Amino acid sequence: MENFALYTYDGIISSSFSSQIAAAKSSTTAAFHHQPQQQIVVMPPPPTMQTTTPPTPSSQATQTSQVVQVNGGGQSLTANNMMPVTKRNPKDYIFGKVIGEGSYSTVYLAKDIHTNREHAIKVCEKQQIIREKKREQVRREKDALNILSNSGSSLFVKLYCTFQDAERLYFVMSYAKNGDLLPYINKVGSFDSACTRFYSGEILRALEHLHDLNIMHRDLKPENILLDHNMHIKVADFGCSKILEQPADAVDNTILDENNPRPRSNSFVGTAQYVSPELLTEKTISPSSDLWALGCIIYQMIAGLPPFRSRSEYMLFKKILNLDYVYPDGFNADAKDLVQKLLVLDPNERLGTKDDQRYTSIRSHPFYKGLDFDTLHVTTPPPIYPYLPGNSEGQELRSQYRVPDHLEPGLDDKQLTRLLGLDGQSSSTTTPAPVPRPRKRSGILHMNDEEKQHQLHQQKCNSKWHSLVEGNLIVKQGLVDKRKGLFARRRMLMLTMGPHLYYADPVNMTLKGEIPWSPQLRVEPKNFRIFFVHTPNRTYYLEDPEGFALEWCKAIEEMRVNTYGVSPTTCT
Ligand SMILES: Nc1ncnc2c1ncn2[C@@H]1O[C@H](COP(=O)(O)OP(=O)(O)OP(=O)(O)O)[C@@H](O)[C@H]1O
Repeated sequence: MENFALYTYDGIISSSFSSQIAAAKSSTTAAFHHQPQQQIVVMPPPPTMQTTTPPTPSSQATQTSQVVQVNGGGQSLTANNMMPVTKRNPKDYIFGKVIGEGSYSTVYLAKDIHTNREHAIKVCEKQQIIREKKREQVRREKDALNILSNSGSSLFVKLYCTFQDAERLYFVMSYAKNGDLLPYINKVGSFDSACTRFYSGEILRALEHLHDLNIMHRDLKPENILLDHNMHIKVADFGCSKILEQPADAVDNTILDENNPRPRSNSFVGTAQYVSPELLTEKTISPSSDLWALGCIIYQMIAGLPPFRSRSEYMLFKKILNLDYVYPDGFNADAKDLVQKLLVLDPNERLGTKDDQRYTSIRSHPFYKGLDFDTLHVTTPPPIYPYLPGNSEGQELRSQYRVPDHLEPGLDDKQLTRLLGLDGQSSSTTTPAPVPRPRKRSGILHMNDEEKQHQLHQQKCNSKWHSLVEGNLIVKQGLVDKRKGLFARRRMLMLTMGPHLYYADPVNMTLKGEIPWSPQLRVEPKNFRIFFVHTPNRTYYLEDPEGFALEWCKAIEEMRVNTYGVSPTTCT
């Protein structure tokens, strides 16, 4: 067994605990309730202490790595601040569901049996770390998290303590209850300006703090921006981080050689889509790489997808080195200017790199006008709201269209039912804007089985779309623009019995996917052309160029009521 003395982990695992982990891995539900929080403070490891052999049960109390001080735990007290001290081991936690999988770790929700506090515990298999040569990565993560946890910033996942047993290493961290940023971007398609401003502002503050401490993250991306119970960010995953000893010396001013842009696919740290040109060419190590990643994230928040995309990693690297990306129509003009100033090939020319203190030139960019960076952490984050793309001048559709107040997100069930005319009353009582003349209703839902069979036979013989919908009877179909952020694709949308909502490529006549049905599926008309289909994991942003969004909503809602026999419910 390799010697893990380098990490100075502490703790013991019992065989029954191993089975607890195995059981927890297969568990799908968390049985925990949120408890009032108590203060826990991490002390840095005593410099002289090291483990030389993996601990055995009888050595539990003899090895110390990090000391966890528990407020009110009834244990012995430290001399300097009279706080009770407890050495932690796996028995101090009840392990719950798996909340994440890393490349060499599994992250569990766990509860401290002494404090009732929830934690995220990252469990790494030692054998795997050795096999995959990840020792350096684990050490980096621990070192960076230690520094950050002692720095008092709330913008990072906090490391409370670490310990180990014969097979595993354990990182006990603060639990970011609301997961990472990526599903939020994917769910709404893209963030509106207020949301982008707030979250990128918090990320900028985190970078200021990190870089002040001479730490580079080097793998900044939406998946590594976690969200706590108040929806404030906690930057995580410091496995690629680098602690610079002398920041000025460490910055190599050499610019990548444009005549020889030969990226080597395994030579960089970080994630391909967010990696900076200088990390690719390995010529520069500087905090400016994190500013490049910030530019990519701001772009993604607004456009819905990262700026550099390609199926092949080689092509992706070439695009990065050639600054080969585009701004879709509707991209906020100030944000575009900011992103352009961050996605600069020369790391020394990126906005912010010449600032003496903080990133004042980024803070004072017009995109952040009116944002008070210093009070962000005590500000209530804006609700995550989709960006409605506008014209090339960057005007948002919300201002172009007169969207009645009651059509804003959060439309309640009664309003929706009335609006769609499903309560038997006229929708005009709740819709001040003129209602488009409805098309003739298909009435398929109200047919008896024999009539449906006949209709199905007709479609089989006459509809070229029939072969794409798995033999289901099409109730309604039409061309829509299906958006992902600011990127739109024309699709044939088909509502069928089942129910199903298929979408197909109308040019190549291929099925592209299906909007998953469930009783929670909910429609939300935004105006005559735009409507949302909310599902638990994603909001589908659809636009009917002919202006029959209300018809679509009505048909989908009728199908839902017909299928599940329930009145509309809110999709959260
Ligand atoms: N403190 C935390 N609170 C809540 N969820 C967490 C926390 N830490 C990690 N997670 C979840 O666990 C997942 C895996 O985390 P981890 O850091 O092990 O892997 P990773 O980010 O994929 O790292 P790597 O790229 O090194 O494999 C994260 O994507 C996140 O969803």
